[in-house]
Amino acid sequence: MPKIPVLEIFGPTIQGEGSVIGKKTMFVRTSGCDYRCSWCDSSFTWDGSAKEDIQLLEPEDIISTLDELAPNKYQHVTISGGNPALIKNIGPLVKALQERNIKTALETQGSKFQDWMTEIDDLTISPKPPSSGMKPNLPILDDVINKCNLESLSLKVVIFDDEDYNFAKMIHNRYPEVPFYLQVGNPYLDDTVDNHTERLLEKYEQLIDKVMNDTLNDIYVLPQLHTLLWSNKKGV
Ligand SMILES: C[S@@+](CC[C@H](N)C(=O)[O-])C[C@H]1O[C@@H](n2cnc3c(N)ncnc32)[C@H](O)[C@@H]1O
Ligand SMILES: Nc1nc2[nH]cc(C(=O)O)c2c(=O)[nH]1
Ligand code: SF4
Ligand SMILES: [Mg+2]
Repeated sequence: MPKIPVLEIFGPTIQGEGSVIGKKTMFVRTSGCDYRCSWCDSSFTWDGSAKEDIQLLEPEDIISTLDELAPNKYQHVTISGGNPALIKNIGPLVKALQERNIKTALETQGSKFQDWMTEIDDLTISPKPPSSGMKPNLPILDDVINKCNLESLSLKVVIFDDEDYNFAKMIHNRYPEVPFYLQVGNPYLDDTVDNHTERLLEKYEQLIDKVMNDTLNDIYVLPQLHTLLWSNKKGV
């Protein structure tokens, strides 16, 4: 069985973002990304700084680690990265979790599709706005979104500035039937900033003000709940 490159397995914690915010979940974080976002809060997955920590694991190894970390204490696993959609063979892991009645979520940016993505229960696609320095290929994004199950899918755009906000509007207009989430950008990546909660809440309030005074109506506006609590600490 081909193995999966894993950088972190942690939890239980709460899903801090998007459509299932607050849900008790475990995380499996894969290594490698096809993007290089300027503000990536998980750059250790692709910048080489954690390459000694990459483990090549079989689905059963991953499930054993989850069970050791949280025996009988989880029913939901979030797969994030990096970009897990770079990896062809996550399907057997999703299947093995399904067989144990464990639901799955995926965090990805919409640049790649894999067949196993249709098996995910809570699928978040997060196209990258201009402040990231990335430029999503929209025909590819169309194709990825068309192949996903609408029932499980939501879109989430991170907002740092007005250009990002306009990008988010464009994305929402392009896929009006997909539940749409705005997420406050976190500029405090080294997790040592003073008063991170107050600072992030201030940014959240600014984003709320902007949305309340605008025509973007059928949307959700959220902070990253885990960063309000723990800043950009790893493994939570
Ligand atoms: C680390 S990424 C991994 C999954 C995938 N590569 C992606 O970007 O969707 C998980 C989520 O964190 C978001 N994110 C990354 N850095 C962030 C930051 N500084 N502030 C807010 N959200 C951030 C991404 O946009 C994505 O929605
Ligand atoms: N608690 C918590 N919630 C999250 N939601 C998305 C995350 C991610 O890094 O993909 C994340 C994370 O790293 N921690
Ligand atoms: S796509 Fe996701 S993991 Fe990759 S650099 Fe951007 S935020 Fe980080
Ligand atoms: Mg994170």
